[in-house]
Amino acid sequence: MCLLLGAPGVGKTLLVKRLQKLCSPDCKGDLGDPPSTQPTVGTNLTDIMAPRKITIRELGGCMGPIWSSYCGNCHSLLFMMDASNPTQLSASCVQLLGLLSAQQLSYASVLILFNKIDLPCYMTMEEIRSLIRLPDIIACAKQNITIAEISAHKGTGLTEVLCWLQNQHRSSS
Ligand SMILES: Nc1nc2c(ncn2[C@@H]2O[C@H](COP(=O)(O)OP(=O)(O)OP(=O)(O)O)[C@@H](O)[C@H]2O)c(=O)[nH]1
Ligand SMILES: [Mg+2]
Repeated sequence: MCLLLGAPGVGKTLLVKRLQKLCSPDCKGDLGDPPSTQPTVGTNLTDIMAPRKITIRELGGCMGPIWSSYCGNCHSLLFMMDASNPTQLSASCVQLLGLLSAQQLSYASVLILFNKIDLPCYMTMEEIRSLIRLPDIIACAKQNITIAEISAHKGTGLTEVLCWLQNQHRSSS
């Protein structure tokens, strides 16, 4: 089970839909136009056939205060931030630090996704690194942390996300 967390509207549901499409036989490298999404109220379970089944549990951003009650039995965590939204960054960072210090996630592998890099105002990796002191976060965390810049809208970086999920699934099964 892979947990997908992040503040409201960062793009979690779109990511899952795009990964599902990427793995579908009719995709053939063309993701097509992005589908519409609705805010997730509660939790959203999706199976991705990659080709083995990977189950992703998205928790709506509005459920932030009770995310921790879903952290048991989680071997991998996708944590998404919106790279085009500087005002949300510090709150997201606090949520990330809370998750990284949670006992139940001590052994989880973590992929931090900076989404929406298709938007003209997005913050570069260098800017984010210094704004939230990312190297310190990675150095202090117990978990193995990977970083990726993506656009769920355009499809940029989604193959790398899929590879990461496949690797985690392989090592946890
Ligand atoms: N430009 C751009 N828009 C995106 C991207 N990813 C998601 N969006 C848009 O952002 C909005 C919110 O996306 P969702 O996937 O519903 O966000 P969410 O994180 O699931 O939100 P909650 O379920 O409320 O927690 C939608 O209008 C998406 O189309 C992206 O990479 N680029
Ligand atoms: Mg959602």
